Amino acid sequence: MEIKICGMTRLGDALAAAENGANALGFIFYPRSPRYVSPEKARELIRRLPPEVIRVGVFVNEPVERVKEIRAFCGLDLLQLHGDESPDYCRQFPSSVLIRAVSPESEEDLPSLETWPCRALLLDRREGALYGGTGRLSNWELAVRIRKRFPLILSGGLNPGNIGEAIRRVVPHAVDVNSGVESSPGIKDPDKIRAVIGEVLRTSAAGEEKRPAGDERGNYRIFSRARD
Ligand SMILES: O=C(O)c1ccccc1NCC(=O)[C@H](O)[C@H](O)COP(=O)(O)O
Repeated sequence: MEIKICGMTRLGDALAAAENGANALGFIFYPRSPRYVSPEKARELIRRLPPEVIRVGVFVNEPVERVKEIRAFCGLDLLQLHGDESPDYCRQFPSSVLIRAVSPESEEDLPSLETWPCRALLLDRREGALYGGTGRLSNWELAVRIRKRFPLILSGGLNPGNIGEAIRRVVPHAVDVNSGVESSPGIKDPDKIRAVIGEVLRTSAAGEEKRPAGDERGNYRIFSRARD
């Protein structure tokens, strides 16, 4: 089970997440987010990370050229599109580097997920004008349906207290946690980071033991360095 901790703004938080086993860290380049980091700050943080940690840039409705510029400047491995970007917008990037955030509200929204050219879908919960980081649970029943067809990152309101149950019920490929490991928006709590990663490792190890021989689904890696 892979884990991404999102909304990094401080070096100590990023290193605590990396040292405790996070596979990927997210940097939010959406100026209206309380977790916004400037490209200059993100670059500073990123260059001090252990090389094995995957760096994900989170964008909301940013012009394509600006996303490409920030990706190159900061050395981002993957791009998470979290706004109202269309499939045509997405096609201007290699699908191998894209994570598409989606918030389907009902089963009727599921067929439209086929249109996204991306390496994985991230299921999140939108709340009014807030695109992400809401701390609200996503729809786990729809998540079970989605993960049968696509590589799925389960997100939305996960924290040390509920992430074990989320993994057991949804069996996603990866999980993404943000406000559930914070003491205030943008400020992570290293104890909560340790607790959430510990819970993910314990739950997924128990799941592995129960997995039937020949079931290879756990071998797919979302958080790896993609070739463009
Ligand atoms: O976190 C934000 O402030 C944010 C703002 C705008 C777009 C995306 C944002 N976060 C992206 C993430 O990947 C979060 O981890 C995801 O929304 C889950 O957040 P939470 O419910 O707080 O765990």
